[in-house]
Amino acid sequence: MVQKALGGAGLRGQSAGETKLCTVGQSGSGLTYCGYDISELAEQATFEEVAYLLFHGELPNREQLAAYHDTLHNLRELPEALKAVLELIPADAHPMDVMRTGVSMLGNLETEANFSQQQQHSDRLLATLPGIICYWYRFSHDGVRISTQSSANSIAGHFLELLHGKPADPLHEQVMQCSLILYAEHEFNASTFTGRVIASTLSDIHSAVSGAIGALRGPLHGGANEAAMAMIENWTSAEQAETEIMAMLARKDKIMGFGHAIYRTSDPRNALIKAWSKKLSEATGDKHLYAVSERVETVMWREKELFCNADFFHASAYHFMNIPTPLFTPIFVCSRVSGWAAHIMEQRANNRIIRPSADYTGSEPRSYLPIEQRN
Ligand SMILES: CC(=O)SCCNC(=O)CCNC(=O)[C@H](O)C(C)(C)COP(=O)(O)OP(=O)(O)OC[C@H]1O[C@@H](n2cnc3c(N)ncnc32)[C@H](O)[C@@H]1OP(=O)(O)O
Ligand SMILES: O=C([O-])CC(=O)C(=O)O
Repeated sequence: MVQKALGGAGLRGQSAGETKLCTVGQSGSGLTYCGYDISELAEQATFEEVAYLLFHGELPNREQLAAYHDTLHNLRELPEALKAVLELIPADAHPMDVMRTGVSMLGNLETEANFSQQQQHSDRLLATLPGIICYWYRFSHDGVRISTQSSANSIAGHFLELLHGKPADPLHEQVMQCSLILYAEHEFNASTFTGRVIASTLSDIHSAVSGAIGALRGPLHGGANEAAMAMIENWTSAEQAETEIMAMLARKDKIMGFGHAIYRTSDPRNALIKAWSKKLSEATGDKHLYAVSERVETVMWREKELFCNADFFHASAYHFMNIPTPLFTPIFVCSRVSGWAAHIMEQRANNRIIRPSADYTGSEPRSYLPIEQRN
């Protein structure tokens, strides 16, 4: 007899395992990575410190962090065969498909033969993902074969330098550091859970990360930052935004970048990225995008008590940094790969294959009907 699913559709409210990596409080506070509050990390740490924390459970000291930077720096080069595959992918491909293919191809070239090398494979993914997306993007859009080395010490600066072909503006690098920290980890979200399910079969890390990328691609998850941008870029004033949002709500449209499966009143990452979006708006002389975004936030709360999740103000922040909209979700991948890899390692350390049950709602048992007797 199958037990009735607790918490209803979407496994909501059910614990599906243990983790030491992250807590997600429902009330809009309580997001911690290995015990550290997200605000402290976002305001004071670097993304490399956070990745190290997720992998080792402790923040690095000065020497450990310097050594980790060197490790990641030395892993940036892409294999020639991977570049050749990236050159075959058309310019109009979905960049998340490029990420998925890039990780899968890397797994063909540098297969994880056994789990003793899992940290090295995790670091390699962290170091190469910015190069994978930027190499493809610059080749397919500008016809340039870029070097995947850069002068930047940080992954944040490295991504921006590869994309724009020049060292990153210091303000932009700071914002990108914060963004990568905010996106790094979030407990048993859909993509991380996908990765853990794959890891639980004792599959390899490239398969688990490719699957996680597929889950993150959808607009109900990571794809919402791009979908939010596609919405707000149509509006040139706060008043127009309010009118359009009211019409969308009347039609019962989903408003991308709002709501959350766990948080009920706010997403603690929103205030942090929103503050950077405001600063960037002032720095770039933005005339309306920030005002449009703020008005959408006000109307959504007033009408539906729905709040911005991590994705909404990321849209305007990335736009102000001249990042093309289709690359928004791939940046999420460059960050979340740290959380995915940490979860894959945690799953392997205490593994049992993840295999829940289902409530059967189909036909009563019946006899097979030969095809000539069917209508
Ligand atoms: C980094 C991240 O992945 S954050 C999430 C990014 N995704 C988005 O921004 C997409 C838009 N948001 C959504 O689709 C949802 O809020 C999700 C997928 C994030 C969470 O889904 P759920 O857990 O099913 O939402 P929840 O149970 O809170 O929904 C309650 C009600 O609010 C509605 N609702 C929730 N979010 C929205 C929204 N963004 N716009 C309009 N209505 C919404 C739901 O349709 C539901 O209404 P119903 O009861 O009439 O069906
Ligand atoms: O936790 C979730 O369901 C989605 C989310 O915010 C994330 O993955 O960052």
